[in-house]
Amino acid sequence: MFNDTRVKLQIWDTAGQERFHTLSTSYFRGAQGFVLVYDITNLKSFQSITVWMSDIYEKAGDEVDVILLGNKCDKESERVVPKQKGEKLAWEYGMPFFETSAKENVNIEHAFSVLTKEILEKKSSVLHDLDVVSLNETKKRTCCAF
Ligand SMILES: Nc1nc2c(ncn2[C@@H]2O[C@H](COP(=O)(O)OP(=O)(O)OP(=O)(O)O)[C@@H](O)[C@H]2O)c(=O)[nH]1
Repeated sequence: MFNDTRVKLQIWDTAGQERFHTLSTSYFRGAQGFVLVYDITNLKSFQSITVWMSDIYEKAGDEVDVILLGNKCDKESERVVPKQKGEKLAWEYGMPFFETSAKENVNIEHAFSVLTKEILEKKSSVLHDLDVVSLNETKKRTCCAF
């Protein structure tokens, strides 16, 4: 529930396809938000985030909401990506960032709440813009009738 609005999330997992970088465009088309996840114990997964960001911008547009997660934060002794690196990258793209642990349920719910909130806020501002457009259109039609 967000401000008395019941929200149903439909979440698509890439289920391994991302390894071959052959994600179908249907993953991008129509999506309102993206959760980009790297593994803090795997440098390559962190390095590929920028590639995924260009893909998202290219295929889904730059208006969609994206959050960045550094997962497996329970494996501190195996960490190779410092938290500050994740924070810096997220800051550069202007997106929220959290370190998470799916295993120990750290920050997972919070991360999805933040993304959902951003999507809802964007939606309401788009609806507001549509109102403005429809008012202008009415004006135009009145004008053309004369
Ligand atoms: N320690 C730890 N292990 C995790 C965590 N999240 C996932 N794993 C483990 O990492 C491995 C890969 O997890 P998956 O959820 O299959 O990762 P994935 O990238 O979604 O894999 P695909 O669906 O095949 O793309 C599994 O062995 C998980 O148990 C975490 O937060 N901490």
